[in-house]
Amino acid sequence: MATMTSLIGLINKIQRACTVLGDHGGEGMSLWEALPSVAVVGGQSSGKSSVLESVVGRDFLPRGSGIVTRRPLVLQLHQTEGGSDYAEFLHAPKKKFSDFASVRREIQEETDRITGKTKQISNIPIQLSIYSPNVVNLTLIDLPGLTKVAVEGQPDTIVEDIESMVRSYVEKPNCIILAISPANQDIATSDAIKLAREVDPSGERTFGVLTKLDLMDKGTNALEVLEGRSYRLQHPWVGIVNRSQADINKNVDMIYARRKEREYFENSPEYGHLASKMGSEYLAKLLSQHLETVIRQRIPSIIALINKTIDELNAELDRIGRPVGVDSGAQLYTILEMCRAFERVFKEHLDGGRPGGDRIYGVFDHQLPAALKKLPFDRHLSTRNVQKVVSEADGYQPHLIAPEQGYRRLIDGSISFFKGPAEASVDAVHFVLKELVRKSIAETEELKRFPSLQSDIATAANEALEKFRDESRKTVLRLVDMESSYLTVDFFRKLSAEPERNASDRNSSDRNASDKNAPEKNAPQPGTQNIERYADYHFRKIGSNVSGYIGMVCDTLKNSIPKAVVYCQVLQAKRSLLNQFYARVGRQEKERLGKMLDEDPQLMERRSTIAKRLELYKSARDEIDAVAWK
Ligand SMILES: Nc1nc2c(ncn2[C@@H]2O[C@H](COP(=O)(O)OP(=O)(O)OP(=O)(O)O)[C@@H](O)[C@H]2O)c(=O)[nH]1
Repeated sequence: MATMTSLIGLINKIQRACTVLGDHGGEGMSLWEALPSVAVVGGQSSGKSSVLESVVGRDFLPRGSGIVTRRPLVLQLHQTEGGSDYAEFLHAPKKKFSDFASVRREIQEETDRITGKTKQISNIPIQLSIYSPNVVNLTLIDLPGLTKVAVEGQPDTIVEDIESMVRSYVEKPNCIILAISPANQDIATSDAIKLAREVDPSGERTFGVLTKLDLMDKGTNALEVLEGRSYRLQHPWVGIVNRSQADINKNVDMIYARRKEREYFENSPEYGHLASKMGSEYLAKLLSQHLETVIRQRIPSIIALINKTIDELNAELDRIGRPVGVDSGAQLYTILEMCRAFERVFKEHLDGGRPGGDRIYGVFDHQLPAALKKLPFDRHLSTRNVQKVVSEADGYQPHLIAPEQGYRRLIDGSISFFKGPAEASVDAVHFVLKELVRKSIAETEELKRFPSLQSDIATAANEALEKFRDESRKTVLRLVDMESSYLTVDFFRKLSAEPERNASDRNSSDRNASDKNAPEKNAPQPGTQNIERYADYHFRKIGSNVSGYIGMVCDTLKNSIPKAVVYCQVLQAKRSLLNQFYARVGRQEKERLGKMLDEDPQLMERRSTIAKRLELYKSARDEIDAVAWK
């Protein structure tokens, strides 16, 4: 007996939890659907409410004309050792109702809360628990009465709506159908039996209940039905005598009514031989026992369903990410994990596992050479400009042999042009890296759930990139400056050792054509009349020499700028993009860490729903395990 109590109690508990989680049937196989339950069905005025109240031994259901029951009422009966009766609603958990008139009011109000005053129906159940020494452990679901016509103010579809709602309950294989039919009507016309026959043709989960035996015409009886000859079911029919309308009006006590019912059967000439198997008390016991048997049979499949659901929920949790611990250690750990995941993706971009890193090579291979080519050396080393610069450098005393100062000024001036392309390379690589950071953040799956952390990492990475850029810029400018600071003297020595060649054949400003080894022919000899021609040749030669030298510097820088940029920006980004961030996070207060891990509220809600479900399913499994093997 202890087992029976605990089994039904257990299912009650799981059912309540299902309702809290919004699981009351619906799409897919829910836990609710797997739980055996007893649904009460019958036509209007068949005596449904009376049967339920009589099983409970209490007056508590709303009465009135039209369709009073508009939401399923899940009635969980809990037998207590003693004490007075009380009721509790799941929607008002802390409130104990000991006055059953107020239970009735609450059912009415709660019905209206969902359906409004429109007389519509809703399939969201009201969950009511009644604790009493006078009940057996049993769960019954009261459904709207099957009706044939809509009344004033009800939508035309109400007849079908009710039928389909009732059907949605009774067609579930785990539903035990309590089919109520009045004895003063032909059983062949009973709405309850009609529906039961459809969904349970073999009659294995239908319990036939015949009410209003006392209202049958004199000289007739219901033995044909009660003995199972009119309509055969696997379970015996139970006859009931409820309170009449007059009794209800007189407020006849339910316990008294139960006694009267018992006496009715015991003293009945027709039903006396069936007396021990008639009446609402017997019905309650019969149902309770049956429910227990069914629950016991269903336990393996319930456990299987629970296990399957637990697996599914776990898989979903994995997909959306597990909840983060609340202590700062766990938070810090999560943040660092996320950072590492991001860094992995970022490195893959640079190293070629993912696209984008090749654009850095593009900067060195195309952008930098193209920019160098465009530098205005033609203008700077034109004969006129050379003459101007050299003359200015000479001052009042023109140079005697070679214009040392003039050379230096021309070279310095030319070299300073390299600063532009050098800085442009730094910036171009900076933007590639920045773009890769943006991409990597978007591609880091683990980070998707933490928008705040995403932007924190982006900010930190970009700050680091700025620093690397500054460093890189300084370095490349220094490379350029170094070229000015000390000239390669060998280059000029070699030049002066070369035989002269014809200056008029060549364009002195075309440094690409400055072939240091080609001998120059037909240089005008000083001392001839044509002084002007000599001067022109002289400056063109200087321009050509400088151009040759700058060409050499250009080749050097074309190679060394990429080295500096990669060293200062790319390698640093690979090695220490988030170093500053790590240091900062390590010093952060718990609250700030929590903020960094803020998630999308919808996701958090979904996770907490899953977590709650998971908890329910796990505890259900534990409890079933504990009870089932007793
Ligand atoms: N004499 C007598 N009257 C009964 C019996 N069962 C129900 N009644 C009366 O029949 C009427 C309808 O009973 P309810 O229990 O309200 O029937 P219901 O199926 O819940 O009705 P709706 O909720 O309106 O669909 C009430 O006046 C009851 O007093 C019975 O066994 N004997």
